[in-house]
Amino acid sequence: MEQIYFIINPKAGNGSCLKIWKRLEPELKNKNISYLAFFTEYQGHATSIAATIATRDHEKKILIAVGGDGTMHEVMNGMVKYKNIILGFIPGGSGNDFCRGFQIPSEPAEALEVIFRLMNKEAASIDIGDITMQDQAKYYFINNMGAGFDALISYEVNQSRMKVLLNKLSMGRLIYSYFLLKKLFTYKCSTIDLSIDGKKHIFEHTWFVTVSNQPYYGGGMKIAPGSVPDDGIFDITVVHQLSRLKLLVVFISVFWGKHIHFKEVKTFKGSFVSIQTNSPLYVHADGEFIGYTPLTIYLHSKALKVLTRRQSKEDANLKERGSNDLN
Ligand SMILES: Nc1ncnc2c1ncn2[C@@H]1O[C@H](COP(=O)(O)OP(=O)(O)OP(=O)(O)O)[C@@H](O)[C@H]1O
Repeated sequence: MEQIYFIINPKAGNGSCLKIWKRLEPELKNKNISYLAFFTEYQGHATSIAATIATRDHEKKILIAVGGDGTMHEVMNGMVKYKNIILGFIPGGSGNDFCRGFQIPSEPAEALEVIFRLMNKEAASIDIGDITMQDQAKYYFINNMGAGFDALISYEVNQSRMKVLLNKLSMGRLIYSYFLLKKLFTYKCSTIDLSIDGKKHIFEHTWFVTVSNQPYYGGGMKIAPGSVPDDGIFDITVVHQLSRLKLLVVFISVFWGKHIHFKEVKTFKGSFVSIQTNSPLYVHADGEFIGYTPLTIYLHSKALKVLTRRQSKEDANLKERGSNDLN
């Protein structure tokens, strides 16, 4: 059996992640599972721990991130180049978009059970995106990335002390709405020069552009309803030429994925994207601030092995055919 490593962000979910880990650890001991656990001590630490584990030797390993989407993002960035690692996730944060998109239970004990079950099976191969910034720095994303208004909001949310307060009151999702309203009336839209697989598009008065590998972001918003994480293509969403008031209506409709029906919301598919702007825009990858535009994005098809309950399209088709054959 592969060696199992856990990387735990004790501060995720405003500290509730540490309590989650304390509840899960006895379960591992009961099952006689041998594991090594590492705790993050600062921002970015999960990336360096994951890279150290990945390069320790060439043995196959299972690396499980315990935390929020930010922890998953950091762990993935540390191990993504090493093919001997299978990635798993136990939710301990506040957003849980990775769970939604990859069909992982939001209850941590259930997520651990799923990991136990999946460990003996073939892990799913998932697409990932790499972002190259102007200074050639590289960041990978597994959920999505965004440039513009949405990245500014996620930057403000992550910096804010209100997140702690609202999470304590179990109203964490309200924080996005709070900053959206706060920034809505002062945000300056810009012209975005977008290139998708070599085809150029110019969008004026643009609020934001997102590139998605799975449908969910921002704590349950269905920004890219048709996105599939192993289909070799990204779903790109552009919101532009929208009045401030109408943006609010679009924002509400995103929770049901209905925003795509507005004429001001444009959707595309592609695997090589470049985003150029007339002034630098905030950029996030999996909800973590990474810098400013311009940038380029490249899709690596099925580049990451992940323990997830989601079936690939091919598996689902095979199963369907199999059950039909029986009739
Ligand atoms: N020991 C630590 N002290 C402070 N911050 C940390 C520590 N370890 C990790 N971090 C940072 O905590 C941030 C938040 O982590 P994460 O996103 O996993 O949790 P969350 O914000 O509660 O969940 P979500 O993103 O799902 O809403 C990340 O930017 C990460 O770099």
